[in-house]
Amino acid sequence: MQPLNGAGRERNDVAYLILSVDNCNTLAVMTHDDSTAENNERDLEDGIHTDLRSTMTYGSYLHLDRLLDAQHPVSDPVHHDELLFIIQHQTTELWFKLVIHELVDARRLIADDQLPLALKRIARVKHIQKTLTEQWSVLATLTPSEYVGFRDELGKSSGFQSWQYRAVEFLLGNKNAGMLQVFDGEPEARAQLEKYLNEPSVYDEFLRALARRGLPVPQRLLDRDVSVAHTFDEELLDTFRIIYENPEKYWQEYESCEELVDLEENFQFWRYRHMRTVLRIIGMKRGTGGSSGVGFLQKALDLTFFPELFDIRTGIDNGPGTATGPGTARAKNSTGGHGSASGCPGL
Ligand code: HEM
Ligand SMILES: N[C@@H](CC(=O)c1ccccc1NC=O)C(=O)O
Repeated sequence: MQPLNGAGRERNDVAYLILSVDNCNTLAVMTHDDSTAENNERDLEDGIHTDLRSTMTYGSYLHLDRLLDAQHPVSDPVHHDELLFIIQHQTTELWFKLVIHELVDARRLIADDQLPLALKRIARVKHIQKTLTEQWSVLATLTPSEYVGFRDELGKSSGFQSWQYRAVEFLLGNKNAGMLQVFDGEPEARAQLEKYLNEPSVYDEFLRALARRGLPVPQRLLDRDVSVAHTFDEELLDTFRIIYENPEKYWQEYESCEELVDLEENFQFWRYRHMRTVLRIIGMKRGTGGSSGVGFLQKALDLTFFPELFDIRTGIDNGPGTATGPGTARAKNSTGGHGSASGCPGL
């Protein structure tokens, strides 16, 4: 940074201003406190509250006593890396909690025809998803030999038993009643999951909202049994074609469709990073949850929440009215999914 102005004032001034321009021509304004610089220690300001004995504090508000007392390694003697393993899972579960909170509200807002506000909720979820996907790099510092140092102690426990993960899948539409039995021993989690199973997904509510806005949504989708997964519906392509050919006219609907595409993509990126992290840590070993391991996780990459929103893209051409009619690529190679859905290299 090149000082432009103010840097030449007396060193013992209480505070002085440095105006500078860095290499990117960004103007920076810095207040400079002399004593801080000289002692490398910041003085407490007079106004700072220090007697906090009978008031709410940072720690009491956040219940840090409980939060920070919830890490209990099971290895004995404690394996150094088990704390990483625990905290990686706990932070993920905390973010899942917020994702559920936001998705439930997004769904309510869609049902209440407040699409712009619903998109605000979804925008937050997308950022959480990115954080969660990036967080895999922390766990990837766990080497195979470090993990085997405590893996046996995990018994049959597995992320497969995360009810919050399953709740997110259900809210987005990947319903699977068979998952409930895993939670027979956790009645509260099971009840919450069963509730989400039997409620409309975000996609169900979105399709209903489109119908209320006069778009032609097949009646069978509006009346469908919402406790089972939505599967690809050819006729729904006609609905989305109207939106994608007239984005100006259907801007809110168009934007909403693209936000849902982002949600699904981000979800797949998380699944993909999980699968690759598992591969580098346990290779092709079976999972503690009883599955084949990586092969089982790979199959999840073929699951899709909003198949039509991906399929519609194949028929999009330059200019309105040029998208090919029913029976685009889907009809030709009808896979029931969108190929290797992750869009990630190596799959
Ligand atoms: C060393 C790290 C990890 C390994 C080796 C691992 C391995 C596995 C395996 C093999 C499965 C398949 C089920 C089974 O048989 O166990 C699985 C499922 C799962 N894991 Fe992990 N995992 C790891 C970390 C994590 C983390 C940090 C999370 C975050 C919560 C997580 C969440 C899940 C979820 C949600 C499933 C179910 C996925 C599905 O049903 O498609 N895992 N994991
Ligand atoms: N399924 C993992 C174990 C595992 O990762 C795990 C064990 C207990 C609690 C959460 C876990 N995370 C994800 O599956 C394995 O097979 O090694």
